[in-house]
Amino acid sequence: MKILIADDDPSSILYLQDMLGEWGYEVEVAVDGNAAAEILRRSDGPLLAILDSMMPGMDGIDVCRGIRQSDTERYVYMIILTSRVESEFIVAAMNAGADDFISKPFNDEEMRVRVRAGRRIVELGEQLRRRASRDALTNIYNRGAIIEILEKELSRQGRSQHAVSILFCDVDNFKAINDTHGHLAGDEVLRVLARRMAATLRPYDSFGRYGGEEMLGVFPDCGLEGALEVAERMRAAVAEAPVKTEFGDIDVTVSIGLATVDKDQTCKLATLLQRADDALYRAKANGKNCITIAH
Ligand SMILES: Nc1nc2c(ncn2[C@@H]2O[C@H](COP(=O)(O)OP(=O)(O)OP(=O)(O)O)[C@@H](O)[C@H]2O)c(=O)[nH]1
Repeated sequence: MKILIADDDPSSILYLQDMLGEWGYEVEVAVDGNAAAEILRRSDGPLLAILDSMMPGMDGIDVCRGIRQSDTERYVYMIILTSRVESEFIVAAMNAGADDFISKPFNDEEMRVRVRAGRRIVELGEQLRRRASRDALTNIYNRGAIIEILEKELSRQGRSQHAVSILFCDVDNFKAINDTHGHLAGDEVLRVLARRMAATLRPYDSFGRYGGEEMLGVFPDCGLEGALEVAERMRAAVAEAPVKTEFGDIDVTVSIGLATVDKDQTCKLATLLQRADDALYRAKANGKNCITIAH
């Protein structure tokens, strides 16, 4: 786990850095409050920070206030390091959004347990965040999360001019699978298909459950040709072997509709989804277990 140390005193930084390193933490350093705030706002920034209360520019309390007022999605746990122990100061720090404080000079063991307490909160927060974005049955993104990813990707696409492709995928004859083998077998089929298809993706692609037996893939920086390759890998990964369930082996296939926004085009989210859905409809009409491209 990564921890930010923000302090303008090099010897304090060095001391803390060594100690945290020994305890197994990765450390990032900021020498003033502005740099600290910038690092904490980064989407991959540390989620635990030890902030000196006195720093040039923004002090530790200003950093806490700034972070709590910003719309960062992740919870950052902030510990104020201070030589001021009067209640008014502590109240002001915690009112500004600090989670904890440690008085200077600090006791190493106290630092260790307070950092550990912070780590527990951060890990819980990350667990909650992850659960909120995952589909409980298949563990791929849920509908809200995959749509949010697509929205972000489309706005990035509009700004930076690269292609984006999406894929709608629907299990073929799924009602018959449920009717023949039971709903629990149908659930197992969905779980296995999601796993097989997700395993074929590139690291920066996203895949989520749009609803029922329909799944949505989002492929950034990916034109039609690339998307077709990914889609074919996904289709083949499903069809290559039956799904083994305790209710018997079940042959399954999927139909796929693809739609692309080229780099010199823009497309609204609803329109793009509709285009992929129309393509999927044609894939079903063409006999299923195939891929169709949107007009
Ligand atoms: N087991 C299980 N079934 C589900 C779930 N969500 C939706 N279904 C079922 O999926 C089936 C979808 O059936 P249809 O929309 O008729 O589609 P289909 O039989 O796959 O037919 P085609 O799409 O034309 O190939 C319905 O019977 C739903 O009850 C789920 O989470 N688990």
